[in-house]
Amino acid sequence: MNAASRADPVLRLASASPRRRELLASIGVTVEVVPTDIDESRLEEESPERFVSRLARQKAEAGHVGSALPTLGADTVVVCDDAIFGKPADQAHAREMLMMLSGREHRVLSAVAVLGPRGLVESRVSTRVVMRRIDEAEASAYWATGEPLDKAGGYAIQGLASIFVDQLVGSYSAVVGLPLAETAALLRGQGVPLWGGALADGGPGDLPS
Ligand SMILES: Cc1cn([C@H]2C[C@H](O)[C@@H](COP(=O)(O)OP(=O)(O)OP(=O)(O)O)O2)c(=O)[nH]c1=O
Repeated sequence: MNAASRADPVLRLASASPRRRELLASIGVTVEVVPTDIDESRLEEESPERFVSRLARQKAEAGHVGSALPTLGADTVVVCDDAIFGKPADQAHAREMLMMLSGREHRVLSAVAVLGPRGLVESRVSTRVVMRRIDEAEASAYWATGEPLDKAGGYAIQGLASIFVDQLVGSYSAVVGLPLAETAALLRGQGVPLWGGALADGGPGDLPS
């Protein structure tokens, strides 16, 4: 087939994350990718919840400039005790985070915001993840794979780190980067068709006016 057979984008994705693009593709949403470059530092006394929500909204707003399409922004962090784990700065940082996560439970917070005809709407999901004990040799071998580098908390549940995961309660897709049930509801409320156009009405995700 030719270019005409390719689906036209129905959403602008304000994210450089290939995971988010793939997750959206998995529910039949074709995107145009416009990564943003916002300041991702945490404000003083800002809770992890407020932090991820603010970043998701700011990414959507920054990415929406000049767009005729609704725009989605998202943010994902790992929360362990009261600490927020973002992407590892280096091997020592990645190892430190993994050792903190070893043999215990943590939370993954994922926020998604969509800016469209109904304004800026947002959802946030907290998922509980329990990891088995991870030893130093595994942490070194894991770093050497390159996988931890661009992942919050320095691990990818969808990848090699799946062998560390004992339990998950919540949204698997949210841990990977986008809570899909919540995202679908926001998108439908903004008139974005899902499933390649097969699900095109406002549906249960429609927002009250
Ligand atoms: C915990 C976890 C995170 N991640 C990823 C999802 C996100 O891409 C990344 C968290 O960083 P984010 O800052 O949320 O996203 P990003 O920098 O990749 O992309 P952008 O800011 O442009 O939207 O970690 C996984 O892929 N698997 C996991 O198990």
